[in-house]
Amino acid sequence: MPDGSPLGALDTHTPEQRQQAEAFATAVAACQDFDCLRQANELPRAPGQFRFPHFMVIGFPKCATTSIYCHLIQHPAVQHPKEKESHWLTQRCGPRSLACSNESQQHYIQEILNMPEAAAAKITKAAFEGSTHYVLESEWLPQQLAATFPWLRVVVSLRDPISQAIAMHLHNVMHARDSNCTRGTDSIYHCIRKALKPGSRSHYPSKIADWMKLFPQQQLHFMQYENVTQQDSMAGELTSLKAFLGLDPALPSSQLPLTNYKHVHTGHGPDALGRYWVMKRWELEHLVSIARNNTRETVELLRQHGAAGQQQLERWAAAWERVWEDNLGRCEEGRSAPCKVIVS
Ligand SMILES: Nc1ncnc2c1ncn2[C@@H]1O[C@H](COP(=O)(O)OS(=O)(=O)O)[C@@H](OP(=O)(O)O)[C@H]1O
Repeated sequence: MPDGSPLGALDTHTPEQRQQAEAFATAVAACQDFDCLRQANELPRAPGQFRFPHFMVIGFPKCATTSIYCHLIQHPAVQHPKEKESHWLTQRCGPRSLACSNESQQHYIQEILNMPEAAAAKITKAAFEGSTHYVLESEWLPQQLAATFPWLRVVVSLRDPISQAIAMHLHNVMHARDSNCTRGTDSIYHCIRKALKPGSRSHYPSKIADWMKLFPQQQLHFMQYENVTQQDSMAGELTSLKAFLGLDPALPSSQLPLTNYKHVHTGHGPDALGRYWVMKRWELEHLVSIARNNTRETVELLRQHGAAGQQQLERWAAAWERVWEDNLGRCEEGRSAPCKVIVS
């Protein structure tokens, strides 16, 4: 795909393809609501055009979604949304349905998905948005999205669930939210245990199962945080992401940016927000046993959905196992001895 002007993708088209491109772009660009988009997207497209919107990055929170977003918006065939983390569909179109007002739908199309720029490029750029809490609304959002934008491709990133829950906890503390679980104790154990419970925000199986029911394998892509953030596996993980999205995998680079990076940069001493968290050995062991069970379920779901081959799934589980073993290796002797827990 040519990477110069936005319309480069149409340069080599035959007259019929140009006509088709024009008709598709005109129909999509005229849409102010979701019904119109659904109908317009049924029209034939010319090569190089994408359905609108083409994809969404839906979570999980604290799994490098901002870096993934920043990588993707540098791609010449990706349409920069006007806002990251709009959470428009869950906060403005709810509760529990995509029955947004006409005004809301129009705002979403124009102001979040950035229709004006997508239309100027004749929909040769893949429009998307990234809202990391979407994945958590698994009871109703996948069903609504699959009905509204049945072509949509969905990207999910997963991180060792203990690290993800800790990073989320840190985020909440920094935003003065949800810190009740540490009241009366120094340990974050209770917060993390709560987050890992079935149905809670870091219990991946209860969230991803519903997305898997509604979106077939070709439309749902899972990334592993530990894989995409490691130098030696980053390029491969980014290549599969862009191949899944139908984008030139060589662009914009094979490097994931480092955005929204907190766990090393908070400089309030080693025990303060960040570097490591202190837990008792039995607490950490308990969390690891819960995370291990959750991981077994997650990997089984990924296997059933055809998201990855057996070897890849074994590597996936092993990467998280290494994080837990490293942390357990930093515990002092004794059941209640302190462990220095570092997130992945
Ligand atoms: N390239 C790279 N390498 C290593 N780690 C990275 C990278 N990019 C993002 N991150 C880490 O991802 C965490 C932020 O994730 P999100 O952007 O999804 O967070 S958010 O939910 O949108 O707030 C956040 O983790 P914590 O620092 O533990 O909070 C970032 O440090």
